Amino acid sequence: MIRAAILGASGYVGGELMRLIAGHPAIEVGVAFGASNAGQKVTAVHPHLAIAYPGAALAAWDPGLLNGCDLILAALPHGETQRLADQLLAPGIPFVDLGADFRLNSAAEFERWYGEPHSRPDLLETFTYGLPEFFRDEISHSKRVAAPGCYPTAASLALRPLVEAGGIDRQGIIVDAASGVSGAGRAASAATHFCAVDGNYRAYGLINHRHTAEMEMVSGASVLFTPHLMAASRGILATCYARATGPCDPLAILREAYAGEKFVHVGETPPETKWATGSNAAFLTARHDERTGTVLALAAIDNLGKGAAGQMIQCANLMLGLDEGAGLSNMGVYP
Ligand SMILES: NC(=O)C1=CN([C@@H]2O[C@H](COP(=O)(O)OP(=O)(O)OC[C@H]3O[C@@H](n4cnc5c(N)ncnc54)[C@H](OP(=O)(O)O)[C@@H]3O)[C@@H](O)[C@H]2O)C=CC1
Ligand SMILES: CC(=O)N[C@@H](CCC(=O)OP(=O)(O)O)C(=O)O
Repeated sequence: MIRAAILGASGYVGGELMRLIAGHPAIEVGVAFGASNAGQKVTAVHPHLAIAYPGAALAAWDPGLLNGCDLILAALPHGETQRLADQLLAPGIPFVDLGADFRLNSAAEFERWYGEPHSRPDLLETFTYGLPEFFRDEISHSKRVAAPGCYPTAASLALRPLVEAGGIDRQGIIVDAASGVSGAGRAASAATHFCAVDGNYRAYGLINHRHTAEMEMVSGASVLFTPHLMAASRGILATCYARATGPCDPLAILREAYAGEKFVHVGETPPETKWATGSNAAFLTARHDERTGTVLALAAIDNLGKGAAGQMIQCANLMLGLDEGAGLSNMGVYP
């Protein structure tokens, strides 16, 4: 078995990684690191994982514990992977990072969107962007992968094939996307408190949400992105609008682009977030409104699945030469 070290194991993504790995035929958890929860039992933080990890405990960070591990999966707050980079990368173990530290390919872009200088610009070019449907070969040959954020995964899956096919204008694309509250992580804040979310729906991060940069990098188009918070635990629904360049059939373009893709389903029906809950699936549809000259493309994923832990496992499978879908056969949980 391949032994995985998980950093951020006590977080929401870390818990989802451990849930998926419990059903993985070739990967097991070698060590699970926490920060403030180090020393606690895994079940104290993730009681739903008791059957798979009855006695396991969360370790405090110690790079020595990477000895004997064959894979590192990091789901840490932004900035932490930069800080730990030398310790994480020195052993040369295949590494999948879910923080934003190594997703963008320029230090200037990172500083523009994250408001602070990048402390390890020398490493940026050594990471591959971990969206397998677009960068499968690069990921397969990479030892360092930076997996995308949840919003960019949904928007990029909907938009990139349409841009590449020349069906939509590269300027002025609009992405409105809604996320479940687990996208904000485990710690509650005033904005994610039950009373702030229950029966409510709101936009946030107007004009300058940091995920805009990734959407533009992957789609090759300029994007106005507005995130929204929806009263659900999981899910992202991205609704994207673009100018059609002429007659085009966006549904046919998406169908062709994703033919043979295991995790992307293109259909007629407007996708729903719940179809993807607990899975690594992405559901897409698209239309061309000839009256207004607009192409509409929608994508639904689970922010913790294809938007986070599922995508990390998919990348790790590729990097390790395993079946790309290993451990990811769950369908969505519905209703
Ligand atoms: N939630 C989501 O849907 C998605 C999240 N991401 C990204 O993945 C990362 C993890 O997200 P999520 O699981 O939601 O976050 P959580 O806040 O739920 O978990 C954060 C984890 O990081 C640990 N941690 C906190 N501070 C430090 C530190 N200084 N050094 C080491 N470990 C630390 C925490 O440990 P402890 O609790 O023990 O203190 C916890 O295990 C973030 O970068 C997030 O932006 C990306 C895509 C989707
Ligand atoms: C609902 C919610 O708050 N979502 C988070 C994004 C999710 C995320 O994990 O951000 P990264 O992909 O950059 O790591 C936000 O908007 O900041």
